[in-house]
Amino acid sequence: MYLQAKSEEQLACEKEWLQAGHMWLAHRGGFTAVVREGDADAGRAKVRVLQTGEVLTVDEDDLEKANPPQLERCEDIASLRCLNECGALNVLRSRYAAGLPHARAGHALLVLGPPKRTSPVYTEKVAAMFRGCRADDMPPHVFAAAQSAHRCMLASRRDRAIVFLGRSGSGKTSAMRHCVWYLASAYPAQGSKLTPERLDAAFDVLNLFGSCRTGSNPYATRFVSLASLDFDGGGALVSASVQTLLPDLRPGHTLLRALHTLYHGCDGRLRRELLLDQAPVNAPNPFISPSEKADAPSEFSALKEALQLLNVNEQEQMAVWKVMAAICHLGWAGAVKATTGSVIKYQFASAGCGQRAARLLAVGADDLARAVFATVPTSPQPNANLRTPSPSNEKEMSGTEALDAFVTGLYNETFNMIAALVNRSVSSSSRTSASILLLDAPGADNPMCAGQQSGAPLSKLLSNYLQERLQAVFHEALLVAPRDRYAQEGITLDIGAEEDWLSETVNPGPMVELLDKSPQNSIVRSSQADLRECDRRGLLWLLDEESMYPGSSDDTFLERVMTHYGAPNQTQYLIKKAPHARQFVLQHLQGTNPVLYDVTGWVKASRENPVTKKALTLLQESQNEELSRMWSWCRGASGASAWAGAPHDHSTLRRASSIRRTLTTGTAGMKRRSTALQAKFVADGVVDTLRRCGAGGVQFVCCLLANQPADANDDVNIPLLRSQFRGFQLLDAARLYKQGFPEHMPLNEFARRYRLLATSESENESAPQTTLSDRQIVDDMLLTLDLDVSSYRLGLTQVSGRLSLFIYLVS
Ligand SMILES: Nc1ncnc2c1ncn2[C@@H]1O[C@H](COP(=O)(O)OP(=O)(O)OP(=O)(O)O)[C@@H](O)[C@H]1O
Repeated sequence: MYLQAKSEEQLACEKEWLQAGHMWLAHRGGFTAVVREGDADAGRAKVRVLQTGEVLTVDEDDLEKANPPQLERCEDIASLRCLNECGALNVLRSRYAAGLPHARAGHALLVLGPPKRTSPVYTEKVAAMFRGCRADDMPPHVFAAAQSAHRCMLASRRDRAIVFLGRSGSGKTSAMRHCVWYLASAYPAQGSKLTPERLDAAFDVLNLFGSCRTGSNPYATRFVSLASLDFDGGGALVSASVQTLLPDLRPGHTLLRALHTLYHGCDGRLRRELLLDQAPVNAPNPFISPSEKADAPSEFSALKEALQLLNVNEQEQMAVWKVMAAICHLGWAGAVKATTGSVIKYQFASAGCGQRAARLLAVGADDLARAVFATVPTSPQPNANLRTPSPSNEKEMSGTEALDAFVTGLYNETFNMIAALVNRSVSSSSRTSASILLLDAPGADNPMCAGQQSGAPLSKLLSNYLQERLQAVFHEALLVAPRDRYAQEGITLDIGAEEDWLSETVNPGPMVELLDKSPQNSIVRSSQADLRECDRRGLLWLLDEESMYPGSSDDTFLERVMTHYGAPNQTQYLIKKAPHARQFVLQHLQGTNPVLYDVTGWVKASRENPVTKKALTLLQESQNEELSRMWSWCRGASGASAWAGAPHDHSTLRRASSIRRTLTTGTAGMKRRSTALQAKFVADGVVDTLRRCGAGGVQFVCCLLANQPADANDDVNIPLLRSQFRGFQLLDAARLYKQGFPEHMPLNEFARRYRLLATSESENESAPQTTLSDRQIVDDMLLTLDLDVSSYRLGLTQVSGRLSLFIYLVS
């Protein structure tokens, strides 16, 4: 390193320390500091445990060289002298204990969380220190990620993206919000309404309406959020927008925070206007939890204040409360079967509650009941095997399911409305030069980690699938693209024989294919006998097909999945049947997060219920002028939901409509009602958007859970951290960064920028410059500059080098 050259004394100390044989002994529970005492039998070694003095004989493979103590809290694990897993985890643990939750693994930023709300590392004072800094001038921090994205965006005039990865509850949403806050406060436009407070309010509102309480996170985000911060030519923030994709907000299945907050938080006149004072409070309501209501009043006032700050007026707020209160009343209303002769009919179990819901929505009680129950069968069902294919499975619907679907529709319309109001408030039609995109998706989730023994439902599979797709983007950007670039540039790395890890790097591709591989010939259903590789289609496609076939069930779906992917196929290491019926295990993220799934109800859940759509029609036809006006505005003429009505810059609109197009045209359009496949198409659209940021245009923030909510103390849970560290492939990324030449610059630009640094001798020498190629000029310059030859490589079109080289040149 040019700037951090060590003194002779330091080097001698390090050498002595290393020669003393300090090692880490890796084991299931973590790793322990030991000193090597000598060799034992083949492949075994004798070690002394530092803490206890005990002498053990252990496997050589379980030992990793320890780093000198000075490196214990280094900022980048790629700068470790002995780069190995125990060393890297030790750095993360030591930094976390010292109140430094951030670190780097080459180009990736790591944040050890979950973040504490009152953490001193996210204050205005800290933010001020990052403003205007260069990437190499900042310690690892989410503010640094935002700052360098801004700097690169401004220099290149191209969009940049920051992707937040991690398990549920690890702090992705929090980190994303810190980035937004930093950029809004560091680069405000003069006279702009886009203050950090307003943006904070926007995300508070979106997160409250789009999150639910789960075992892993009481504030778990249930939608994919693609936020865009748009800057003018001078780098000032002039507009913002948030695209909300794939919302998974079903009041009957998860405890949605907004319903909880409204019901337990509103009082006085508003409570009476929403008819909540007449509700049968002691009757069970599947949409509202009776517990943890103490914070609701303050949360509700904060929500109203945030809406006010976003210029959502009283009438608009009231319209939203009415729909939400109607959902609560429908929860009490319930559904019952009323059979007359051979005719089955469903109706509200409590007519009074149904009427209250209808009053709030300003529709007739009969109209409401018809909207909810009209498609439910009114006669006994025919034998399932004789049925013709029914794409909607309507015939199997019960009254409760219909009510569930309708309420889901109402809630999703409310969420779309909130997103539209937020966008109206934060977007402007100002001319923008480029944007920073921030992508936050529901985290990878494993209910078992939160102590739940039952298998995970379909919604968790979709979240885990999205994280697999994003991990594949990470793999491509940090492990594949650099090697492709070295190959194209004719650069070889000095990688020793024992370092053939590069070729062994696990690829997330097979798991992604197992889940979403498109069928070659879509409709033909293969018999088990002639099932060939080319007939294989991903699990999401199999689920979609199964949902359309007569006589299909969750069991037949799982059977088909296992026929395609279970033993004796090559993919059997990714999937295995669990001992219980209808259960299987997927080895997510390179086997680091094995998730047990239970397919009960999946075939039905994989199709959008047609009743869901009726909610919008009912809202648009409401007798309440405000309700019908708002939902007609929100949907817009093109059904663009959250985008209608908000002013947008041309490029923002283009990006948003490009994702929308991926979702509405071609196969995606035809599969619009397949909930499972929509996850694939959303992922395609998002990945495509990220690709448009170009090579190196996407930064990754890997959020790591330091411990589980159930862990007794605040210490780092090393096995948990290790599995996430492996899942992200951080050691590989750091190694490639350390051994490669990660920074690069086109030859002509290098020549132009640093020509002055080369001595005049080279310019006077031999032939005139004009006859030399850029490569020859740069070659001469590099020799003249007398740089350490191991710190750079001269490629065919670029100079590639270590970061230290470019820091040296700039300095
Ligand atoms: N509004 C809030 N109030 C209090 N705590 C919060 C709030 N939002 C998040 N948290 C806490 O911050 C931590 C990180 O949550 P965050 O939602 O940022 O994680 P995440 O990685 O985005 O999770 P998910 O993928 O489930 O959305 C969690 O412990 C969570 O309980």
